[in-house]
Amino acid sequence: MSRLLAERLTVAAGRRRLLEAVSVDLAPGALVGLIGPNGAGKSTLLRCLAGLLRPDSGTVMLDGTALADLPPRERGRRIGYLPQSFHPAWDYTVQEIVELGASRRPGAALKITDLLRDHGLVGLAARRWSQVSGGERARALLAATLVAEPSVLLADEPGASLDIGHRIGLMRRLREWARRSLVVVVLHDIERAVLDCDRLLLLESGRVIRDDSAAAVADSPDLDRVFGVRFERGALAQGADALLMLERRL
Ligand SMILES: Nc1ncnc2c1ncn2[C@@H]1O[C@H](COP(=O)(O)OP(=O)(O)OP(=O)(O)O)[C@@H](O)[C@H]1O
Repeated sequence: MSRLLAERLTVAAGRRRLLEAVSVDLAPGALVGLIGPNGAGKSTLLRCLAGLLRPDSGTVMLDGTALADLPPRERGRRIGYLPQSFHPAWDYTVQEIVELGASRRPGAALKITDLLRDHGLVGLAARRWSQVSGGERARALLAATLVAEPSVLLADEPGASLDIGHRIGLMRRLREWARRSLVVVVLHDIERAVLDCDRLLLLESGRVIRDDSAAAVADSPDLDRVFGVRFERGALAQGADALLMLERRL
């Protein structure tokens, strides 16, 4: 069981604070979503949690050890980080990208065939990175991250380029993963965040202004204020996966 404990993280760029005294306590068993408007600090926080960005002050502890003290190899084995975009220097095939992911954990290569099948990537395995679509890349990157079975998975907008069917499939997979691993996902899709996450952290201007159950954050007027929109709250019909609005009521 992994636990990530971030205490009073502050990140500055010049005089601007990108994160301001952010504290979060994260553990497996709940899918955690990071939401907030553009520039709120979601990616910055995720990168601090992954140990990719050293905060100006504050600490991130993974199971009681400061991330900064963990050897990079061990950090890479335990933490899976899915970036918003990924541009390999060489034009690898999809299979090679997944193999690179597998190289982080001994024995993981044995699972590649099954994994490519599970993620619907068999037909794309031999295709070069420059020859697959944005959504196909996102699915390959998820597979390349999961193949090493990280105990912490930090994903930055993994569904951004996915169609609705694949996006729902992704969220199901993350929910399943969150049962045994610690999973934090940055989401712009508020409907999916509310429907699929157990806990939501709402960020605004570098601060976590709400950290609560998805239902409580969905009900909060802060959600409307922070995004500058008025959300209609409703329940999905039994058996439905997503909402399609047909007309605007005046
Ligand atoms: N290296 C940097 N130097 C200066 N400012 C930066 C740097 N990186 C990010 N920022 C700024 O920090 C703020 C937070 O950026 P961040 O990428 O964490 O936001 P975000 O919530 O993930 O946004 P988005 O939804 O647009 O992806 C933004 O205003 C951004 O312009």
